Amino acid sequence: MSRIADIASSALAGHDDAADLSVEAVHAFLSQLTATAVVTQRESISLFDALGRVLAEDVVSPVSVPPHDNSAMDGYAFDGAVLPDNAPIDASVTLRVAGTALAGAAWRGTLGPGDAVRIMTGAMMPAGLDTVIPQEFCKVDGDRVCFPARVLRRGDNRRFAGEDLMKGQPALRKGERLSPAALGMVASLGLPGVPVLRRLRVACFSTGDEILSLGEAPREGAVYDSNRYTVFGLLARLGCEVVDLGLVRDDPAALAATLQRAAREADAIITSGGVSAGAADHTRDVMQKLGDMAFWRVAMRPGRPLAVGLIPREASSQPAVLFGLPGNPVAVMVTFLAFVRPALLRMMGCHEAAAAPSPLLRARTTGPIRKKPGRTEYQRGFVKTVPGALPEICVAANQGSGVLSSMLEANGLVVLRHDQGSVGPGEEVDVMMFDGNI
Ligand SMILES: Nc1nc2c(c(=O)[nH]1)N[C@H]1C(S)=C(S)[C@@H](COP(=O)(O)OP(=O)(O)OC[C@H]3O[C@@H](n4cnc5c(N)ncnc54)[C@H](O)[C@@H]3O)O[C@H]1N2
Ligand code: MOO
Repeated sequence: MSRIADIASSALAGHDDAADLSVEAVHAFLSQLTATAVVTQRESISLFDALGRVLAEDVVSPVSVPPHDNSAMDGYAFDGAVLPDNAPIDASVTLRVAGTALAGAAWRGTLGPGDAVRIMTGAMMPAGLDTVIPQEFCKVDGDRVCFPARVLRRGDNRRFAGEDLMKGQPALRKGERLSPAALGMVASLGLPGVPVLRRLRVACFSTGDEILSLGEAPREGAVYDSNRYTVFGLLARLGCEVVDLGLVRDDPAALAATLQRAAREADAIITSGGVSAGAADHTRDVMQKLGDMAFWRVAMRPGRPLAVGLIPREASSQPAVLFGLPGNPVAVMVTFLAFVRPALLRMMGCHEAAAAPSPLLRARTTGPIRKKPGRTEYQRGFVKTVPGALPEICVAANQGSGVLSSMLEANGLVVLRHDQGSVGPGEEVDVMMFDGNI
């Protein structure tokens, strides 16, 4: 049995061949398909180059962060035992100031009983002192500091050694996609670089005789190739290395040569157009001839036709994963977000949580939304914050799958579930926010 047929028999078990595949079934299929297609080669890189890269191994902390107990405030450190229990509202505490502790070095003065030390934020807590009164509460008179007894409790404003991270603890997990916070965390451990998996290489090309390359003169019946640029942007946002193979005519030899080159040079291939059963399309035939393919109709809108498969590559037991996206420009973006993005994140080596889509936002519709039960719909809309209430979403009037301008005006997609029907004004819906993914 072919690998695709094998995965289909388990992931799509019980699916009626005559019906469109559900979005959930496609997800189940793709998670099995990509589980064995994860990049393994690694490299060590500087933190400055590591944003968005995927960690190849756990980062275990060689130090505690912070390395010592320290003050969270500019103020006066003292032993909290001097704070009276059940002090009257106007009670105050007066202490002698024995010296000043600056950040960056331990204070080595001598403390008498009940003495305080002037201390700066981040400075090591002097031994025996466990509480800091911020300076704005204090009156200072010579070497005495006086403050109200009831404004703090013992232990306040002291940060513990290892409070952020203990020495020997894993700071970051293998498969983490490095965010700005993760870069800061690695830096706080004193590590100048990290081991990461190599970038995923993704080849893309557009197909179709009616598609014009940029720079070509306009021609009757033809449109400019926008999909390659959209896909390039989506892949660049993911941190993939993009292998651009241009625009390919609807010619079997040219399509075959480009597909084989793509498989040689990349881990994954993204094409757009030619995957529905259109009469003049050779794309499907060539994909089928060269690879182990599935051609589906997915119960979703936009993005009904979808091809997925494996294209063998010389000198490698790991074939390239092919995503044949529908030609309509919005269908390309929606199928990329719904299926390709999570699949590529897994191939990049992300752990489950890092590959999972962001949680959906709940928003209230500003008007009615028409929807047919029996397919998942992704409708473009603009989400607006409403003070003291759920955010509002207004969906674009033209949801045509070729209407890229409404994608530009939107900041998210209303996700209308398979079984649900139309939605009334003021009802709650789920929204997939673009959040910088688009
Ligand atoms: N009888 C049926 N017809 C169609 C079905 C169906 O299920 N049954 N599905 C429709 C849907 S949904 C879509 S989407 C399209 C997808 O067809 P293809 O993937 O074969 O795409 P094409 O026919 O090649 O192109 C569709 C559309 O997109 C434009 N396009 C294509 N490539 C680009 C590009 N690189 N840049 C900009 N625009 C592009 C192309 O001009 C067409 O307008 O099939 C429906 N038909
Ligand atoms: O994929 Mo098509 O774009 O649903 O129209």
